[in-house]
Amino acid sequence: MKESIPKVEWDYEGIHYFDNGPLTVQYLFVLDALNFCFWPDKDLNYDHLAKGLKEALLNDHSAFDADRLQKYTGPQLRELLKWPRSLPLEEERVRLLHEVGFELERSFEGKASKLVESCGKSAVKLVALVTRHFPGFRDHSMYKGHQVFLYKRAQIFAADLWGAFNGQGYGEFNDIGSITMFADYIVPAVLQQLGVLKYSSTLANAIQASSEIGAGTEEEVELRACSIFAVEKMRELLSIKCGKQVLSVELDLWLWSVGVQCPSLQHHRTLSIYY
Ligand SMILES: Nc1nc2c(c(CN[C@H]3C=C[C@H](O)[C@@H]3O)cn2[C@@H]2O[C@H](COP(=O)(O)O)[C@@H](O)[C@H]2O)c(=O)[nH]1
Repeated sequence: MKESIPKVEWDYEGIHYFDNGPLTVQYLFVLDALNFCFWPDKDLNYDHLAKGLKEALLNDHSAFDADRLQKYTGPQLRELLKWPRSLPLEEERVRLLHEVGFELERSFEGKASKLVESCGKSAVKLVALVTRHFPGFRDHSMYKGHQVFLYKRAQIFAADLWGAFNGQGYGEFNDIGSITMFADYIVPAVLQQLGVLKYSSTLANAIQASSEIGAGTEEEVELRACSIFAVEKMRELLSIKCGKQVLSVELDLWLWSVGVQCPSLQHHRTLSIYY
């Protein structure tokens, strides 16, 4: 088991913008504001977003200035990403860009780097601050009468900083171990393939038939929450049985990279702005 979890390099595909400075932080914040739900367009995936935004920034270093973010239209966003047709949930994507620009300008001098600097090297504080200021990042649902928070995009922002800056500078967090996996639609499917998660027959049939699973339904919340629990358990077992200390962030990246390299992987389909 010890050898079977390879360390996956962050940006192993070389698709992200990086200049070791504040503009990289701005890039990652915009990226994670839009890092959700690509599947309705079968040709679109995360790589298009990461590469498209990188190209846009290389062509125009002010493309993600707070005032510019507040003005993008759907067609302009498509153009930025060089995507030939409407993006899934395009209106929401544009609304979220506006929200990011507006709140960065109002509270952080227009700079995501200021937001990160104000967290005193705490990923937990960063997640709290992002979700407090930017409602679009408040990934929550009601489950059997309880409000649950999974915070996929807020947490992945902290992890992306940590990965991109290699745990230094804007990516230095003393509590990166507190971040849980990012409950998306890829990792649960990988966990199911590995036999870590078992689906009920109703859920398995719905996924197989590519039926949509409603956002906020018990099935959807359970699938995501159980993925987080499973990764925490894996981490615990790796520590007890192999004496290996791994972070949930590292396990997540490994599981995710396995999943996206498997085109036949069937995942659940939920229209959501959260993941
Ligand atoms: N759990 C988890 N989910 C992740 C990521 C990432 C990208 N992280 C990259 C950043 C630097 C490294 O190079 C990482 O690889 C995207 N996603 C989610 O996957 C889905 C996209 O799927 P597809 O449509 O097939 O591209 C979608 O829900 C997207 O939000 C991750 O790391 N973990």
